[in-house]
Amino acid sequence: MATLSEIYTMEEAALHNTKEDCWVVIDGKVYDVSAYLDEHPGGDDVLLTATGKDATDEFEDAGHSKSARELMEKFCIGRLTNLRKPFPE
Ligand code: HEM
Repeated sequence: MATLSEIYTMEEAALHNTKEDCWVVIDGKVYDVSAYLDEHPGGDDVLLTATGKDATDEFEDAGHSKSARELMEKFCIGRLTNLRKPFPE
């Protein structure tokens, strides 16, 4: 299992975009939610729509609870590199 110290590019994270291998990127962190698709109270379809891209807005729009935010850390496998965007746009 990878650890939080893993650094990914968005391109690499976006390759994991299937039901069997589903990563989502939220607020610069990368989550492997493959094992959570069937458990997600919001359904697997929203996660499958949110995979392969930055899903921060969708995640925030859903108004997730504090416990959801704690739970998601179990699925965190690393974070995005910021090397491609060293300065704010
Ligand atoms: C690791 C990532 C995620 C975890 C652990 C997670 C967990 C949860 C949990 C526990 C709930 C139940 C309500 C609550 O406690 O807030 C929930 C609801 C929901 N989630 Fe997520 N979620 C994740 C990612 C996402 C993403 C990326 C989206 C959108 C693309 C999303 C969309 C929703 C929606 C729409 C609901 C509301 C369902 C309803 O009220 O009928 N979630 N999620």
